[in-house]
Amino acid sequence: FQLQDYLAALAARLHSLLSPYATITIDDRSDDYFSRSEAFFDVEAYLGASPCNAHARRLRADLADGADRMALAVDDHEGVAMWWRKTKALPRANVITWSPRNAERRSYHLTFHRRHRALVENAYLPHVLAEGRAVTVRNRQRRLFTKNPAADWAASEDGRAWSHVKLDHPSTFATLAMDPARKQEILDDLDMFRDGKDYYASVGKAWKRGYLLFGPPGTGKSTMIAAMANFLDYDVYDLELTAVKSNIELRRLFIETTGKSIIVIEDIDCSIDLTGKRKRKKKKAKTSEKKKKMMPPWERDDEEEKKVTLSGVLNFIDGLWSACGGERIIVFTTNHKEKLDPALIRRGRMDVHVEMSYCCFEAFKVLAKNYLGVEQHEVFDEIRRLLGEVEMSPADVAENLMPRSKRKDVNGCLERLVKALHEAKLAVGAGTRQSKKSTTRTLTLTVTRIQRRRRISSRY
Ligand SMILES: Nc1ncnc2c1ncn2[C@@H]1O[C@H](COP(=O)(O)OP(=O)(O)OP(=O)(O)O)[C@@H](O)[C@H]1O
Ligand SMILES: [Mg+2]
Repeated sequence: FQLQDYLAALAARLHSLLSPYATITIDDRSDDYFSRSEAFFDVEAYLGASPCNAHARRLRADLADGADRMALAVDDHEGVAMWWRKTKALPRANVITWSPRNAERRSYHLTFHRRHRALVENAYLPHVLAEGRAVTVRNRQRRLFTKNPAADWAASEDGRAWSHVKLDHPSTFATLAMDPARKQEILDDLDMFRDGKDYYASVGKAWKRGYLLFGPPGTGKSTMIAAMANFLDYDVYDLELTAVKSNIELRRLFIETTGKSIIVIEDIDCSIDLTGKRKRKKKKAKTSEKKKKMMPPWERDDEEEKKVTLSGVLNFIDGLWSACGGERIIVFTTNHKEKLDPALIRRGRMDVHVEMSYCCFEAFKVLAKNYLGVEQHEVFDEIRRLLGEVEMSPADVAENLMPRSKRKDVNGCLERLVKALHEAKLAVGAGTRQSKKSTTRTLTLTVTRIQRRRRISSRY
């Protein structure tokens, strides 16, 4: 095979020496393997190529507007002929990859006469890339990605790990009810991130940011993610960890995300037993040893390795941070921040911690304005007092404010909210008399948490 390769290379060289034409090749992935080549997709967008003509062996480029203009700029009388060709190639036999589909290399080849070389390199190609990028941006529609079943990865057209639908969520920061000062901080942070390419490069940090949104149910965590996507105009990747079978799958999923996106892992504490895994491993070890001996050797591979583990998640967040191109935000949401492993949420991994909490008066005002269109009302003072005393989630407040008929009955809605707040207050009053016994539980929880932290700090 080596001889064959060598001969082929020699023939190509000879041909290129004799032929008056030159060819530029643009591959779909760069040599570092992890990043997809942006240039390839820019060219694809420019040519307007779709998967159905990918099989055409020779593709006469439609150089109508852009290229002609370029040619005219140089020579008024003579158009420059250029040919675009698309190829798919399998790798050489000695390259080992973990998915045969993934190894396929797609390329565009641009052939032109040598005497136009300077024109092509200095004017035409930059023009194609810039136009292609502009087309992509113009066509950009925010998308919501979900994971494909792993079995489909090899079977589908390009073996994609994600499939998408149009993201069309009406939530914005204007309609999000929360403390206005905190909201402004988050907006500034996102703004700084979006325009921070040069800053991140200058301080030597990967262009990524981690957000941890925590708080009780119905306080607007998922709503905020949609607002962030709308504000930044980013895609959203919804990563359901329980559906990911192994660390390898997880890595593949991260690699296949694109720039300008928000990667979301909701309810991180529920979706995976991140903290308990190591503990249980020891206990299980003995029984699984026995079990393994009974198994035929080809089935004996370690089951633990097949699962998503905390260190797997950490590696791939950090791997994602450094390995793929930039402009990604990763968001974790949880109802129980205290259950999370400190290693997972330390600064650097999760840079911004946002507490979404029960409805405060400021948040109520936003909701009242959105739902009823009122900014002032005589019961506002009573509501302010009640919200200070009872904990009600913005979702519940919003539900109470929702008009029950087409006729907007502002007074009725506000009264309903006041009534609900009074009832909640009564329920809390009845509850406190029983809550004494929970103190001991809190103590033991704290102790185990300290122990866990020690164990973790020795590990990371
Ligand atoms: N802060 C908020 N501002 C505006 N609307 C809110 C807010 N919080 C909740 N809502 C309303 O309540 C509904 C539920 O909120 P959301 O799904 O964002 O809660 P969550 O914090 O993600 O809850 P969970 O922890 O159960 O996932 C939303 O559809 C939204 O209409
Ligand atoms: Mg949610």
